Amino acid sequence: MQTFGAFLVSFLAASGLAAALPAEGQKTASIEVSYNKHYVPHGPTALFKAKRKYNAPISEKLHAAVAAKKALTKRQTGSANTNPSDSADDEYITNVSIGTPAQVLPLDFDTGSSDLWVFSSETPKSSASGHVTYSPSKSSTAKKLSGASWSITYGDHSSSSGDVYTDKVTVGGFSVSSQAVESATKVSTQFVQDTVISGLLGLGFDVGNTVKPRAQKTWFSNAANSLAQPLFTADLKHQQTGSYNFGFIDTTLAKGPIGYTPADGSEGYWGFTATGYSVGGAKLNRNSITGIADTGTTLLLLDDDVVNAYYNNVESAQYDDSQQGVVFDCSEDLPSFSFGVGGTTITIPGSLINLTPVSDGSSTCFGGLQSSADIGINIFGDVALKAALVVFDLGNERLGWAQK
Ligand SMILES: Cc1noc(C)c1CN(C)Cc1cc2n(n1)CCN(c1cc(N)ncn1)C2
Repeated sequence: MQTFGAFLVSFLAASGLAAALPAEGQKTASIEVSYNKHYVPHGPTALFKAKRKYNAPISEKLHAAVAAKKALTKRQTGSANTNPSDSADDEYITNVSIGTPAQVLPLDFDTGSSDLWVFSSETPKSSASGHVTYSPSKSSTAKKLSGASWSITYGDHSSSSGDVYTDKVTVGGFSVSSQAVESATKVSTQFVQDTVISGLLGLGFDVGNTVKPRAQKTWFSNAANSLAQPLFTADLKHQQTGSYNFGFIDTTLAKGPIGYTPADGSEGYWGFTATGYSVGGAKLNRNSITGIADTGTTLLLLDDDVVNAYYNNVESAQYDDSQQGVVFDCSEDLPSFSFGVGGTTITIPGSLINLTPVSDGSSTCFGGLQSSADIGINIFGDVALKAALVVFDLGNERLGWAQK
């Protein structure tokens, strides 16, 4: 008959926790345990479980208390379709309901920023022409956030700014009752001309929010603790409808396993490190790439040595100064580009790296992989994200990638 200590040692060895094994002859062992920081305890439920475990009588009132709690913590999820804005998959459009009665606006969901801002009744009429706008005065649940303002500039030097309301915001059927909605009183030309979107919904970390004097939480951050799981997934597709799912992972959207890797949210982005890369299905090298998973950037932007290693395999590829990027004959059969992450490999088919002809009818095409040299950060934008189901796991501060 094994002593408990002997059982524990053999269990630890069997479960690969040899590191916790005591040295020869020692009688102790230790093992780290973690707790679910998202679990919200409920007294009557704990009492109910103990009584049930030891077959103790359970009063009607205790049954009622447990049932009431269950009704309140109805497991919650959300699911929203997202569509490419144009034939080049430049950005993705997701409908969002704001206010009471609901005002539906097409927004660009952006894991690379942390502000929810919209074209509104406060946007100059000349700038708002052609855009769907949010009118807080027409929403019974809108409240002005007194004294608050915001101002944001993106990587492409587009920008917007304004004041702030709070209102009910619903995405894919899941509602946040008091979400900071940043109303634009000023927008740059790039946004004025881009009439297919009425603003952005930031899915980055709260630290990146620009509202002053007090930064506001993102919609997802406000939703996280009420969702079944504090995570969302992005399933972006080439010229097809994709989805953003909140609170659950639909693994049927992926072909391969999900590889998880730590996410660094300290700069507001979803930062991570790929362990290596390869071109055309070759074996992955061990040149790591640190960058961000960014749904708000169209392209895959990487270091020059990676970009050159890829385009050295493309006969007609050349840098075109007028296009400010690498172009090639549209007829090229482009090689795939693979990167390692979380123990799995994500392969971007060559077809996704042919973004679009440089102009209508041209036989010269613009590359979906370009240099990140003048940005200073590597960006796994939509060209990379389209090849995968990506899990943005706030609860575990990690990113999951699965081949599609
Ligand atoms: C048309 C078109 N073509 O490509 C885009 C984008 C547009 C939309 N159009 C130019 C307007 C515009 C500009 C931006 N967006 N939309 C989205 C947010 N931006 C980001 C986000 C982020 N995480 N990183 C960098 N910039 C800049």
